[in-house]
Amino acid sequence: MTTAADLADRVLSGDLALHELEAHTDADTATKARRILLAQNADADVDVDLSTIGDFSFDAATAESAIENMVGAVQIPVGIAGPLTIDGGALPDGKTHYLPLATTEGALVASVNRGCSAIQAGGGANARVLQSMMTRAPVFCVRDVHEASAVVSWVRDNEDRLAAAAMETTNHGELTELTPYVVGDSVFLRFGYDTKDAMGMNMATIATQAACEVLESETAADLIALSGNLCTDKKPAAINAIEGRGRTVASDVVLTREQVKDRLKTTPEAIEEVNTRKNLIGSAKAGSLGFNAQAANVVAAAFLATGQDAAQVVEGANAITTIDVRDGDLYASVTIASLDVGTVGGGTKLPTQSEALDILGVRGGGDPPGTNADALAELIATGALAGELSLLGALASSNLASAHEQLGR
Ligand SMILES: CC(C)(COP(=O)([O-])OP(=O)([O-])OC[C@H]1O[C@@H](n2cnc3c(N)ncnc32)[C@H](O)[C@@H]1OP(=O)([O-])[O-])[C@@H](O)C(=O)NCCC(=O)NCCSC(=O)C[C@@](C)(O)CC(=O)[O-]
Ligand SMILES: NC(=O)C1=CN([C@@H]2O[C@H](COP(=O)(O)OP(=O)(O)OC[C@H]3O[C@@H](n4cnc5c(N)ncnc54)[C@H](OP(=O)(O)O)[C@@H]3O)[C@@H](O)[C@H]2O)C=CC1
Repeated sequence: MTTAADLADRVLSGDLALHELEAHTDADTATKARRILLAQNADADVDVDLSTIGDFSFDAATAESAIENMVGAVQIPVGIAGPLTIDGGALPDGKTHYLPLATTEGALVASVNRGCSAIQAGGGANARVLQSMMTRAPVFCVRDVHEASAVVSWVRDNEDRLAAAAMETTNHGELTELTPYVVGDSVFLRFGYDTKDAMGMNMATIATQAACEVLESETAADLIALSGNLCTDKKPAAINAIEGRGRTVASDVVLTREQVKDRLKTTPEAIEEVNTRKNLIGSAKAGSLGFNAQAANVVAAAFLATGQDAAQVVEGANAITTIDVRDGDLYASVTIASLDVGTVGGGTKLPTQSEALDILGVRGGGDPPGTNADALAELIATGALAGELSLLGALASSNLASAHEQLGR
């Protein structure tokens, strides 16, 4: 029988490539062989003990579509914030939610938890998904602007042909928008899809490839890159903040002056002033795309817990927080322009991440399709609202440093 140690030796001697191990043994033994290899490869005076990374709770084979050259898993502590009730478009009426958050930042869960307690005191939040559209924007080369204009005209006249080609590749996805952009001899087509419960980046990419093949066969356009960065995936971009990407989702709440005092230890006016000077003026002066305090904290922690693509936190930070004092009470809202979430596919299939989705009752496909991912977006947006309320409250009452001294060190 081939042991993990034998396989590690074969890789070290150059007989096998790192990624070929699974062809010679089961997935768990392959991860062990790589850990042995790393220990043997370490400098003599360094003890590379990977026993904790190697002590993971699921079968390595279940992670095969999520990782290559696997050696194990890192563990991030998961906490919960709640209870939270939300009047959402996709969430069941009257249900009490607890939001799983995976983070290593002490005080973060406490902060969101406090925000949730304020929202609960206020009778719960409202939340709605306003748009659902995953985008992919290939770039084509043409001879000159005359040809660019001709290609755009062809696209306008043949959207149904492009849509038909794209739709042949998926049972769930629907092409809902197709917008051309021209820059000299470059033509970009921004394809927008309703990807239902999938975050949809693989789905949109595969569908767009099929549409590009039709365009190339019918016009002079030459596909240069299937992603031309106008999508825009995993980079800060104004187009996502303006046009939206993935889910565009908003959440809001009204708190009385007494609730603000009791839960956030400050006044509506003080929170409004912090929001105006920090989130609005400060962000404008900084040239920021995100006019919020810590939306990315909640998006990142929820993404890690529920198996979303962590790099897309970049887009999840495209959020605007508004605060208004209304007749002495506090109105607060968070609108996230581009929240890329799914409840099927990608990392959502991993066992621990699936369990986190179960906490929220949104694992897998929704009925009708799309409703589970909408519900997840509404939950994350409301978690972000809770985080904003608590942090703005802490800043207004000069409690940020002391909170982190107490909880985060
Ligand atoms: C830390 C608190 C919540 C204390 O807040 P507090 O009001 O002093 O504490 P409290 O003991 O009166 O408790 C109030 C509520 O907070 C929650 N709470 C309280 N303690 C815990 C705990 N241990 N575990 C879980 N929940 C906790 C809990 O809901 C509790 O209600 P209760 O259940 O007692 O009725 C508050 O001071 C706070 O939220 N501070 C802000 C901290 C924060 O938001 N940190 C986020 C990260 S900062 C960052 O990364 C981004 C930044 C700041 O750089 C971005 C920027 O530039 O703005
Ligand atoms: N390719 C790329 O350029 C990029 C890929 N990624 C990665 O893409 C992955 C996510 O892509 P994604 O397309 O979401 O996932 P998957 O590639 O895992 O595909 C999910 C598939 O699930 C099927 N499905 C079943 N039930 C449903 C339902 N209710 N709603 C929607 N789809 C359903 C769909 O099949 P069908 O289509 O047949 O209907 C869908 O295509 C992540 O791993 C991410 O890291 C991230 C960024 C870029």
